[in-house]
Amino acid sequence: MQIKEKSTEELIQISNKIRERIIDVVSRKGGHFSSTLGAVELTLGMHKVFDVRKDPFIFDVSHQCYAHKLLTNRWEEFETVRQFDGMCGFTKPKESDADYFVAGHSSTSISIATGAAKAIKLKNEDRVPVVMIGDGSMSAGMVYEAMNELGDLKLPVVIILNDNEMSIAKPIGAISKYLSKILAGKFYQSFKARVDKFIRNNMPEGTTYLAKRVENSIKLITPGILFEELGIDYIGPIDGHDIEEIIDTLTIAKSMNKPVIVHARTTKGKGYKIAEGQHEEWHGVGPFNIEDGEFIKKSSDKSATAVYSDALLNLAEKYDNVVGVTAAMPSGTGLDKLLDKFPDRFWDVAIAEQHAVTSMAAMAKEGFKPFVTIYSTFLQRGFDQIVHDVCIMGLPVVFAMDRAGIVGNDGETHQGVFDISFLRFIPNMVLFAPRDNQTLNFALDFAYSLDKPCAIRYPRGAFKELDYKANPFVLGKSELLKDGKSNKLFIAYGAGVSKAIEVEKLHEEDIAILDLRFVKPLDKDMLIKLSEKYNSWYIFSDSQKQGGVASAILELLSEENILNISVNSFEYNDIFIEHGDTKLVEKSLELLADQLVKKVI
Ligand SMILES: Cc1ncc(C[n+]2csc(CCOP(=O)(O)OP(=O)(O)O)c2C)c(N)n1
Ligand SMILES: CC(=O)[C@@H](O)[C@H](O)COP(=O)(O)O
Ligand SMILES: [Mg+2]
Repeated sequence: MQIKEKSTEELIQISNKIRERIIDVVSRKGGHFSSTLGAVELTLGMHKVFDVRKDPFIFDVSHQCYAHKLLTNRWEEFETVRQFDGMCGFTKPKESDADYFVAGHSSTSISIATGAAKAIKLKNEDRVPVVMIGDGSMSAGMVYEAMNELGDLKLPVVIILNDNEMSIAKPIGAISKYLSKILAGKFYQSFKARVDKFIRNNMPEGTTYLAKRVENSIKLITPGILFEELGIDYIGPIDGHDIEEIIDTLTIAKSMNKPVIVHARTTKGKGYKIAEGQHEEWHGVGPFNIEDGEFIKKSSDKSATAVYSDALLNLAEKYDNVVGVTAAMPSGTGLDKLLDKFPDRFWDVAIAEQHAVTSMAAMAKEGFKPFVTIYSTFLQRGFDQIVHDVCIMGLPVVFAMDRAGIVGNDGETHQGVFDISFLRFIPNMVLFAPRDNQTLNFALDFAYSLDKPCAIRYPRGAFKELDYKANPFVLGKSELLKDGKSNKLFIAYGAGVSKAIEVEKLHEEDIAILDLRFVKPLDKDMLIKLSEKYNSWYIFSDSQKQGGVASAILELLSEENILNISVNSFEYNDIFIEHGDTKLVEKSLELLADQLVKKVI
């Protein structure tokens, strides 16, 4: 859509049309909702003042990018947002040249802009990176690493701080309080008013020394002083829904030819009354009824998250050294219940996975038993902290990795498929997994009793209910669920167990099934014993093949010089897995039970 020549009136009409389209499509298909509704005018401002064909448009997380997509030739295609084979819910350069960078994990935008600005300078080009970042995403360390350099280099970058005073949940921490204080403006204004009065009443014209001191103290509380001190000019706060004010401010910011933050106040959910304001449940939604905002419920099965949350609550009630942390995902991880019940022992540390890991390492050192509860995909951020601060120290921190496996509509950036690969090679780490709700309860008991770092994983949504009796975990011990009459053995890990059972039922042969339980340490005795009876092994796990479960088993077979076994992995291949309904994605990967059974035959 060409908007460069549009008047303010026309832009207001366009903003209404964009909102209608977002509300209509998301109400039927689901998707990220309130962030993008709140960012419509700011996005229009970006497109009016900057040139998307040459200036890098960088959206942090990019869950707020729907208006941008609609403005860049994707009006019709938007119907397919987050659907299998359809448009991605995040920015994706493969989808459009207007999408400068992939995003999905937060707080990368200012680093991207800084890199782009350096390149633009070296290439001597006339382009200016423009960033949109939310207040919640200002908590992560990367933002400050980037500003530290950007403010020093003074390269032209315009950063729009889209402040709706919300993360997914209520934002946490000192930075968030600082931003809110600026928005409220009360402290600044009342102080300034008092100082003005003092100068007027007490100082003769031209008074120098004292006047300067007073002036300096005003400067100290100027809004945005934090950014100014870092070398980044600050403008704001402005009304992030007033198109004219946005365009004027962005025009000035762009002309300044240095790093500038434009602080805009917005309302999350703007334009859909029921979602407007601080309503966590409207951040990301499934289909809903537009008239009354009722969500169309899909499944009533208890999610693995809810089972984990209840089990951890039980543990926390029993043992007062149990503590835990979430990084800005209280309801997503089920830690909200624990934050309510034990506010002194459970923390939301905001988007700060690295800090979450290291601070809990220190708590473990002090004798507490921390449960670091982070989605598999976001724990990637805390990798070095797991190696350096937890595992070298051998501290008994539990990593509870929610959203393991294919997560569905979020896609590539959010698939929880790498955790086994990136944790398995770390010395001291123990990796085990529940196969269903009951074993998830046992997994927590075992994790509590273990005096080493360990990680468990469980999927988005609900486990399948299984007929096998659940038993407590014993370190390094697997469980043979059934013997078989053929030469085949199914070895399954975590949610892979239900898949193996499903395939076995569809298969005409009677096949043995082993629930591996531990991928580190492996149950060496059991695997050696089974190698004497079965020589065709099939590995089931909803995780990456490279460095995964089959790799671990092959390493063992090779070490033991057992060379007569064929090992077939049904883990994920070496690709980034696209978004869409989980079943359809699995089908495209040929990993549905009826597809696997043919491969086994
Ligand atoms: C590293 C990382 N941790 C957690 C998340 C999950 N997450 C996505 S959006 C979001 C809130 C971001 O808040 P803000 O930037 O203020 O955007 P808003 O939704 O308010 O527009 C969170 C925690 C993420 N995407 N990346
Ligand atoms: C953008 C983002 O990272 C989150 O909003 C994420 O999409 C939440 O995923 P769940 O729906 O699995 O909690
Ligand atoms: Mg926000």
